[in-house]
Amino acid sequence: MKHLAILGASGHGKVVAEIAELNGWKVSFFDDAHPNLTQIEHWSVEGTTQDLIDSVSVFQGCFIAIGNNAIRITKQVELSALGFHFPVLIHPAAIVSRLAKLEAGTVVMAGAVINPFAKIGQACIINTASTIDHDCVLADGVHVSPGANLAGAVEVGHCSWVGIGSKVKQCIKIGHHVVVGAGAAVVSDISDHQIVVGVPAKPKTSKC
Ligand SMILES: CC(=O)SCCNC(=O)CCNC(=O)[C@H](O)C(C)(C)COP(=O)(O)OP(=O)(O)OC[C@H]1O[C@@H](n2cnc3c(N)ncnc32)[C@H](O)[C@@H]1OP(=O)(O)O
Repeated sequence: MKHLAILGASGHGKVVAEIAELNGWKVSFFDDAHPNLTQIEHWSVEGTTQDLIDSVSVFQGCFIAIGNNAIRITKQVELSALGFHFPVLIHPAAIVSRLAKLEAGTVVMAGAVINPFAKIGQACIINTASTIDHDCVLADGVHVSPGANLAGAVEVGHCSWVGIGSKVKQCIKIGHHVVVGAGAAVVSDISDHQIVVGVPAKPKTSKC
């Protein structure tokens, strides 16, 4: 059986592990909290990042299950350079067009829908029941949270986080390192490093 190392023994890691198992992988967890952390649910945590690096030849695949977008993509780049292979993991109950393109280290969770000609970069999280419509382009390290909906031809920049239940109108451009707050409705472009909330979404101020 092919063997996947998952770095990040967290709630997100548990969901990733189940999807991996549904796709025929045997999983082993690693986390820098080891040896204080040796168990996550019924899975054992076998070592730290360094222990994982030392056992590169054992694993046919590796996956970074860390929610922080910048850390996730940074670790994937580092471990790729050391020879680790990053699969795409798709829950069997997700619907992914054969005409969509997904890059290494991206996970698609249950109930998500990805429509034709969407392009999803490396180390993205397409979370539970979110939808990515036709021609969307997501850069590396993007997280689309549960229940968020991207209409057609939306662009999302590097390491941006689209919050739970938010909606993004067609053809909108969301910059790099943006946070779209939970429940927001994005109807105009958002520049880099903004945090936006509300309906319609506006930059977050201390008073919002
Ligand atoms: C499987 C999973 O769990 S995946 C995880 C999914 N989670 C998400 O998508 C969460 C997305 N994150 C959010 O929406 C966050 O609230 C953020 C990033 C927008 C803001 O976070 P913080 O900066 O910590 O804001 P904080 O909680 O301190 O709230 C500051 C103010 O903004 C308001 N606020 C926070 N989030 C929102 C929002 N989404 N919409 C409207 N107002 C908001 C708060 O009510 C508060 O208002 P107040 O000052 O009048 O009391």
